[in-house]
Amino acid sequence: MKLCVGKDKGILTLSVVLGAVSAVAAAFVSIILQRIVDVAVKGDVDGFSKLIIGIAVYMVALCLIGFAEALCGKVLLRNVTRNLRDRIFQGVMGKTPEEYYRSNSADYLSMIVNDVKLIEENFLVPLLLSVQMVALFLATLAILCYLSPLITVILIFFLLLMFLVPALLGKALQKRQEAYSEKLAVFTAKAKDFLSGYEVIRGFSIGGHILKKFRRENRQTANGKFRADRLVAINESLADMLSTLSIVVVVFVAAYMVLKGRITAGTLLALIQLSGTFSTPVLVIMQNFPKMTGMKPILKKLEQLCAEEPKTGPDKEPENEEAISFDRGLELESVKYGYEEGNDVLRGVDLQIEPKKKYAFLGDSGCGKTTLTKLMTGYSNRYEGSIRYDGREVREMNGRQLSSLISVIHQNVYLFDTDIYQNICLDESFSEEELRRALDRSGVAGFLDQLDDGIHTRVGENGNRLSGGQRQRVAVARALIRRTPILILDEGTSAVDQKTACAIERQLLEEKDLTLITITHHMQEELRERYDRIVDFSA
Ligand SMILES: Nc1ncnc2c1ncn2[C@@H]1O[C@H](COP(=O)(O)OP(=O)(O)OP(=O)(O)O)[C@@H](O)[C@H]1O
Repeated sequence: MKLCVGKDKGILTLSVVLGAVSAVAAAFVSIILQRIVDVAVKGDVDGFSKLIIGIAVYMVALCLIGFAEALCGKVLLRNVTRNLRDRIFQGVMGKTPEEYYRSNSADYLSMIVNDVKLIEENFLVPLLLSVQMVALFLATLAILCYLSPLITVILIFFLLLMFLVPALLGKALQKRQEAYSEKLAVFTAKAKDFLSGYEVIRGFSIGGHILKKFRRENRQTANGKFRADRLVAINESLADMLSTLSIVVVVFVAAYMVLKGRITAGTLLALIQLSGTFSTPVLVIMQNFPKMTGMKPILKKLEQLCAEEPKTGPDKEPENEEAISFDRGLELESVKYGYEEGNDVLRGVDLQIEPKKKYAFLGDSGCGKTTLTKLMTGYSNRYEGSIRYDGREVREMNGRQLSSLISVIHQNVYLFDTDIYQNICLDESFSEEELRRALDRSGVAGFLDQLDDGIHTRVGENGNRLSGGQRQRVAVARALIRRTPILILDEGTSAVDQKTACAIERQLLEEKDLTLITITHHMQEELRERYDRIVDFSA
């Protein structure tokens, strides 16, 4: 609950109050019906015309309250879903890289899209409705007690029967809702995986095979929802049956009371109308209560994510904190690390990286070169040994401090679906000169003329409108413009032709003030001697 309406208590209170007022006003219609029939039976024409004016005023008031209540509810839903999505996104971005990569990105996507939608439909809307129904129920109960205590007792008896049903089904429904949410996350992950693998699917003509897999996942997900819906259907039909039965009994008893002259015809009509609105709120609460309790596991999961103290991100990292220097260098001492416990990828690495020198990391595939550079950039705090920049341990530094020291150009470049300029600057401001320098040195300047909109050309989803080499040059420009003292090139020119790769690498090696670490499988012979040190990790 706190997760949903933390900041919106005011609007929640207003929605609840307006909902209650509108429900009480709606219950009052039974008294109006009673008066109309009794005045008509008595043949009181004067009283009849007065009633018409009263009814007109009542209808206008009912309409205005109903509108205000509906509007408030919509504002509440907009605010809550918006804040919830913000908080989930912030929670995900606040994870350390190690934690972030433990889950599939589609799981996060599913939380932001599917779980928030489930919370809106199965928790917030039912919650508002239930509050309104409680008010309607209490108002109806009060009028019923006033008109006929006997009918009230009969209705309460049916009410207790109606409460038994959701109490019996609630736990089972909760389990099925949870299973459905998990299935939905898996389905989203699979669908994302298939769509991202479009090129592979097409290239290897495995469309039929993938379609089968998709259908299987889709069927299982739809069945998961159906299993939960089946219980909802049982719940709803039992409740409907009890509600109808209660009205039949009430009409029967009330008609008998009219026969005996204990109540008027107007009261009979009011009682029939009230017995409908007496069971309706209970019915609605019964249908919605299991939905709300079924959301508990999802709310708990999101609460945990949102409650976690962000470990990185803008809230954690003040803008004006002390910058970390890189004058003495980077020292790695007995660094040990494994992604899984008991399975070390790095087993005691000692290394000294001096400022402004150029290093090449070589070694067999899978020997841990990338893992070592990931630790240098704050991927995990679980490493043993020490990694120190000018004597300052990496695990004591935050993301902003680290990214002011070090940039990485990865083998798999990620470009946002915006233009080249924004992919290079990433919302930071740089001078014309800084931009020009980065464009020239990365080689981006060389292909901008071929594009219709130059630097403002949109790159498409993950840069698919650019060639692999162009994407990599944009990534090089993105790293160079920041002028961090250290640059890691992790197979960062593997998508460009040998001549261009060589040119980019040579350019970087010529940057006198730059400390360069290149991870490569194919050391260009002509560049080998330009490196100050070749570190071979296979040894
Ligand atoms: N996120 C991860 N979770 C679990 N294991 C991982 C993860 N990333 C890498 N590994 C494993 O760690 C080992 C070292 O991987 P790493 O990427 O550091 O090697 P590398 O030397 O850079 O290889 P390459 O030259 O092929 O890029 C590999 O066995 C790999 O399977």
